[in-house]
Amino acid sequence: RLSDKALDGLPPGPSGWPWIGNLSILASPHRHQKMFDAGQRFGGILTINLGAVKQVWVTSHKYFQQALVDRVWEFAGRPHGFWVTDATTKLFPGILASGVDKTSRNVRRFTATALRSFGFGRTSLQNVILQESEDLHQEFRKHQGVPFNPRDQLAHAAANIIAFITLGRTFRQGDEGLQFVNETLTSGVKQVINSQRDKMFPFLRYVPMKSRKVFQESFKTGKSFLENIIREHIATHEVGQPRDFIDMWLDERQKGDSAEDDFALERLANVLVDIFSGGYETSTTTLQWLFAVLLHNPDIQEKIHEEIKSAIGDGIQIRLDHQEHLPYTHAVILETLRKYPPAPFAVPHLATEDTTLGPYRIPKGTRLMLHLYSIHHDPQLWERPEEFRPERFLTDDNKVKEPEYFVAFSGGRRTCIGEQLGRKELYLLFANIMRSFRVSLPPGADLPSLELMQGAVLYPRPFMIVLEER
Ligand code: HEM
Repeated sequence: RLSDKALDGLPPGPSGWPWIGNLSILASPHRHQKMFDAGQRFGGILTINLGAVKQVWVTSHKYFQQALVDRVWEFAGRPHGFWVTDATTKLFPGILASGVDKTSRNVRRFTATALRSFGFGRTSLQNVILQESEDLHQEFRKHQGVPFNPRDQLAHAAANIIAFITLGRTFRQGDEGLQFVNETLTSGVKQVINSQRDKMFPFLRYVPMKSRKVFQESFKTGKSFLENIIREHIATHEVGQPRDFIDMWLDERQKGDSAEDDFALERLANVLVDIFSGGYETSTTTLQWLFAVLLHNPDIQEKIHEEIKSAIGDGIQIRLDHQEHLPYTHAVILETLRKYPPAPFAVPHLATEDTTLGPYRIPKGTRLMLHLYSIHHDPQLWERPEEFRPERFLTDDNKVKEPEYFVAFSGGRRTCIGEQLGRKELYLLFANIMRSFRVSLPPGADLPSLELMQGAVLYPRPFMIVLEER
């Protein structure tokens, strides 16, 4: 075994095995706890060795702040080959895999602003989400009193919110669009994991694998589905009259000399894939975790119902301007994102120049991973972090306060571009479910497992619930 020591001036890290290095940490079902323990042992920053790849992992808020905020651009790159860039998006990367060049920065800024400020005439972001909330309730009513797993209905709502904003349409069950979301993104996510594995063990790239082929096929189908929609938009778009994100993009192409290149149509399809990838599973799983939390803590559900009843009353649809009157409901969402951050490793970052972190030299090209989960479980920041306690987000006068070390959406130049949308969506969908339904465990069923299942996001194990209208 290799010993604990600094590698090429990088931070020290745990000892590992020849060839596989520290793979046993990341491959373990207890990877988050193991990484947390290693982070504590090495002072919040450590090097993890994975076959041919070395990664620097940040597990403390101090180094998170230094890397993403103080260093501004120095860690704002993305490793090459991440998010299957080679096979699919090399020439026109969307957002997730794009670098720090001028075009990427322009496109990222434009997309983030478009998502934040979405709304045309009476079609506000709020109305889009509330419409989906109504449809979700209709679906839930069909299952009333009968045990079911709500994942599909939640995922459908999350997909439709993004679809309406970006494509100007929603998907019905069995729709080609839903297939794109489910198949392309699910197999895409597997491919991301595979591409990381191929980086660790380069010889695997030459081993034919079924999942790679499945992904390439479904990515092609997904892209051509999006390209058809883009073509329809081009045919019907009126300059200065955007109906959705695609139209905003088409308008942006007309502005200035380099705009046509920056906002190339080839890039648009990839940006759309990234918006779906970033926003679909994250919101869906957070809502699933919220249900798991309610089943484990019936008193929390009671408190939410009480709060809604006394602050808003019965039978009134909950809107954004009610949020300040629902601090406890809001705090339950934040505490769920703290304990079960859907993207617990964020997205891999890359050092774009030679730099430093604390006492360590970090050469250009180093991969930097941010273990948000460790920051959210650091006992120096959070009192009894293992407990689920929404009150930690409330002040003495019952207002919501978020400490700067709440980092579910990451931070700095590559912070989540869908944060505002994600927050509004979680709040409006969750608060309105709570207004209308009581959630309980199917008779005789065990409580849902709170085991952390790591795929592309942090999933709970599947579980059933029973809903009753209130
Ligand atoms: C519960 C909701 C969400 C959470 C917790 C979340 C969290 C995150 C995190 C941790 C990152 C990584 C940032 C980094 O690399 O440092 C990220 C990136 C990203 N998210 Fe989200 N996200 C959520 C919802 C959304 C939504 C609704 C969208 C789009 C509509 C979205 C789109 C993206 C994109 C495109 C990126 C990549 C940004 C970049 O590479 O510059 N996310 N998100």
